Amino acid sequence: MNQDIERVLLSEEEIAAKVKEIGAKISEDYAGRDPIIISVLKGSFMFMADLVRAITIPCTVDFMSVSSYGSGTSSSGEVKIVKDFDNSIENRHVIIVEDILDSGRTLSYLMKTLKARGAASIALCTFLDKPERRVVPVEVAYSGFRVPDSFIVGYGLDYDQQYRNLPYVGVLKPSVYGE
Ligand SMILES: O=P(O)(O)OC[C@H]1O[C@H](OP(=O)(O)OP(=O)(O)O)[C@H](O)[C@@H]1O
Ligand code: HPA
Ligand SMILES: [Mg+2]
Repeated sequence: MNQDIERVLLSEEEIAAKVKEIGAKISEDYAGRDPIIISVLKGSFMFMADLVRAITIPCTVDFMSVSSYGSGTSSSGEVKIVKDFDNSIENRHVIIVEDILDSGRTLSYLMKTLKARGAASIALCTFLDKPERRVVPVEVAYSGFRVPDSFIVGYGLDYDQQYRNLPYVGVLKPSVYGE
């Protein structure tokens, strides 16, 4: 295990089983609807790659990047699209894929903004949910695991751009970020 990890929350095996389960559910729910699966970079890249391989119906993929404006260590709550996805979502069924739902600001903003673009439907899919930190309510259609209010890294999630490559999800030692 990486020396900066306090404890492993989700093993590779647990993650793989859950991703298969979500992929099967999406395949069942969206059969015949050719959904567009949109990954919110960077955090969701690993979940996205595994998830789309677990989806067994025809679908297309796309990618977008957003940034939160930070003032010091806390986000002001403003979100901006830095890289938009390439395909039109008009009359299409859209699934937005995130690694973690924390304050809810990112997904709530995306939902509001993308609703104006004429999609037939928009559903949210998050790998992790940290409900104790929610500031804005968000309705999620597919959610992998609930996690405690600790700083989590691995399987796409970073601290200062590091640890995204860990194949498991773990709690980062507070000493790493100076506590
Ligand atoms: O619910 P929220 O409080 O909005 O937080 C969740 C968002 O924050 C993280 O992304 P971040 O902006 O750190 O960028 P990254 O995906 O590139 O790591 C995470 O990947 C989610 O996108
Ligand atoms: O716990 C977290 N870890 C990494 N990135 C995050 N973005 C929101 N919450 C987290
Ligand atoms: Mg992100």
